[in-house]
Amino acid sequence: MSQLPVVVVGAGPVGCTAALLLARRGIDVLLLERRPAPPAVPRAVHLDDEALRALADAGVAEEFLAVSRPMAGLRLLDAGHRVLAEFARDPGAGRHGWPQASMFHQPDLEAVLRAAVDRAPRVTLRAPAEVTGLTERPDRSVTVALAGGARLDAAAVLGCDGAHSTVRRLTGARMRTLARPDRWLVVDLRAPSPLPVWPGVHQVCDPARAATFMPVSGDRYRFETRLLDGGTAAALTAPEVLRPLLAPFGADGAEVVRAAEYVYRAQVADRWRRGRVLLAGDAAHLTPPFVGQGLGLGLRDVHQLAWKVAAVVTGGADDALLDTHGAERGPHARALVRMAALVGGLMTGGGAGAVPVRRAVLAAVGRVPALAAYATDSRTPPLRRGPLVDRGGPAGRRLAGTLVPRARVRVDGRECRLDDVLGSGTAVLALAPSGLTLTAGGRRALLDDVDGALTAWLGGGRARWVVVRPDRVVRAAG
Ligand SMILES: O=C(O)CCc1cccc(O)c1
Repeated sequence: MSQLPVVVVGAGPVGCTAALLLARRGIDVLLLERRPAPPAVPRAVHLDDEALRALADAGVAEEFLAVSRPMAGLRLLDAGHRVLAEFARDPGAGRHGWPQASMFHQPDLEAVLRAAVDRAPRVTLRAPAEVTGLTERPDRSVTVALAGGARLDAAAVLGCDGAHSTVRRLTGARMRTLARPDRWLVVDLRAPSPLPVWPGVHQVCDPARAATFMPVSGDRYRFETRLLDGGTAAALTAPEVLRPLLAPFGADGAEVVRAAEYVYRAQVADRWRRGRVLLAGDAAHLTPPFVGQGLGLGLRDVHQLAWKVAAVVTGGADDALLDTHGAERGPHARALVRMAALVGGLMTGGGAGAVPVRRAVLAAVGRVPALAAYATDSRTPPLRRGPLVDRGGPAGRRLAGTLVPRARVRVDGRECRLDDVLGSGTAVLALAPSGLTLTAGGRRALLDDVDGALTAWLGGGRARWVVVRPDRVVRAAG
């Protein structure tokens, strides 16, 4: 095994998760952070249950659930705040055993992850440490130059250093714009007593005053509104202007904790890898927030990358495995970023004439497969066909590239979730005459499918067997 650590640049949620995932695979990680302490600014507020699979594999799902709140879904309102449509999310146990959607205050998640990093013997956090150069060596390892002159050698480098990524710049990757940038005001609020609002995301579909309102967690709420031409954050946050905008949500008495202008960008990197330097999270993509997928995309990036990097740096796989990172994550990120921009435009764009169009489009959502899957079930698009995703045959087309449900199972009389018995390698689930079998880690076991969810899922995919990758993505089905 290589003695060199993997260097993860950026100790935000994506970088910390990457470090924990690698450490759990026995890899030493040096986590570098430019800032001496996490920034005290709230950012992401939403994660779906697919992204939670990554936090669970990093060992922090229960702690995340303790600081988050189940979210009821997305409600579209007209200018008069009448409900146009509602896309519900299961606040109980969805197909992965958790609420389908959760709201949280990002600093709470960062505290959970930093505490896990501090507990992880294989992870060393160095902050402040600023990367200034990356040089590939003949043996494919990477020399990382730090501000101040220090140099260190890494088996691989993961650039999880955010929107203004130094690693991206050093690899020569460029962001490609997929939709026009959009200026919004984002206001974080705290209310002295709980507000009587529906516990989901409210999207006001009024082109003249497009707005979003959502309970976050505890006493925290968020309000967002588009800055129209010439509008400024300062003008809109004047109490006499802001209060009437908050009043329909009962939030006019709330304390403004922070108000900032944000430019929502829809961008994806044109390359995700140079040698053993790989990009993930906001370093690789920026998305408008309308489907709440910014952080989820980043967590999925590192969930699908960590096992590949671990395999390559321990000599278990050829470097070519790393080609699949951008090949898989690029199309997935582009699909979701485009979907977010499209949904944002449909919900908030156009002029007065857009109102009937919006109603017609809403009625048609169910006929666009990717939108329908997202709207009704919060499922993100499957990974495209590639060396690790065999979408051949009817079952492969239905199931390969999607996540296997984290169903309730009983093995040897013990009830648990599927992930608890899948192990850290490739696994095969199959319907045999004796029942459902799992082959993982060289062991074959009979699974009792407690709720019948796995059998139903296989049946829905017309499959009798699936091969599941270490990141819980179905590799092949038949
Ligand atoms: O569709 C969902 O489940 C997420 C909706 C969402 C979450 C966070 C912000 C936002 O604008 C929409």
